Amino acid sequence: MLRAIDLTKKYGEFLAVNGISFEVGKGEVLGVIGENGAGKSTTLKMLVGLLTPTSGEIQYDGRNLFENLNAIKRKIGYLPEFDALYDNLNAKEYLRVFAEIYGVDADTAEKRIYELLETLNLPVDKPVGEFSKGMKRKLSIARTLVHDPEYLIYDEPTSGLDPSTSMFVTEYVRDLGKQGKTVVFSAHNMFYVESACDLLLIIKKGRVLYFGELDALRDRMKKYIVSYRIGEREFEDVFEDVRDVNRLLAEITENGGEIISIETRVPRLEEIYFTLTDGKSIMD
Ligand SMILES: Nc1ncnc2c1ncn2[C@@H]1O[C@H](COP(=O)(O)OP(=O)(O)OP(=O)(O)O)[C@@H](O)[C@H]1O
Repeated sequence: MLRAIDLTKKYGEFLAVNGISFEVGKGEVLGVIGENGAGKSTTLKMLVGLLTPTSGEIQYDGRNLFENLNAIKRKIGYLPEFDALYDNLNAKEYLRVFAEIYGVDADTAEKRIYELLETLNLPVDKPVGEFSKGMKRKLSIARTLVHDPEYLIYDEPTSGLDPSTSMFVTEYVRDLGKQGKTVVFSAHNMFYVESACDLLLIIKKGRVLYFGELDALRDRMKKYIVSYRIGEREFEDVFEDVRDVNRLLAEITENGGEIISIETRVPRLEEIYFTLTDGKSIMD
């Protein structure tokens, strides 16, 4: 279980992260969304111990991150927003370097590296300098997994990738959750977030607009569309609250009207996000 409790981060006087709390359990995937500068990377860097919070606490399995930094870091695989790769190494050599840094024994490392390269469709012997952008991103993802960590913190894993590679990476991220890893990843493209995550954290200007289950949010934002006829005329009304639907149904019956259909529409995450852009938290 990863818990962030009332995290804040100031850069000088500027409050980049303002009281963010959430928790993610084993096998869960948390998608973090927010516009440019919302505080996603800052939050993720705090989660992996690269930035010290100004206040608040981060706990992994109940243990304070900064009081157990070295031990906890071994359980984390972090994918930064930008890849830092060595062009003259091939994929296998590159991954071996990191396996050694993490003290993975040679036989286990060799087996794991081949498995990772195979599942991520990467060549073993080609120099990284000749890799495409998508191949480089996938190699960076492989690097986060060489020491078989429990927690994966990915900053925009699909950034700059074409749609098919983005979808591949998204499905890979979702499968990591299914394998029992705890995953936190940020993204701009909400389609990919919607495809991969169970939990959602929406942040704006460093504050939480929503934290919770994606399905619960979609359910909360669903709309009812009532089509009806009174006399010769047809109408269509849209409601957010089922009580308003019931009120209308009573009115239609009173006026001798006829109900044509009642439909429920669950909005896409993108729509939900844009209805929340007034910046008011819906957590209160
Ligand atoms: N080292 C720094 N010094 C000062 N301000 C910073 C620093 N790093 C980030 N910021 C500011 O903090 C805010 C949050 O930045 P952050 O990179 O966390 O946002 P983000 O949500 O990841 O954005 P993006 O989607 O563009 O990557 C921004 O206003 C940014 O300018």
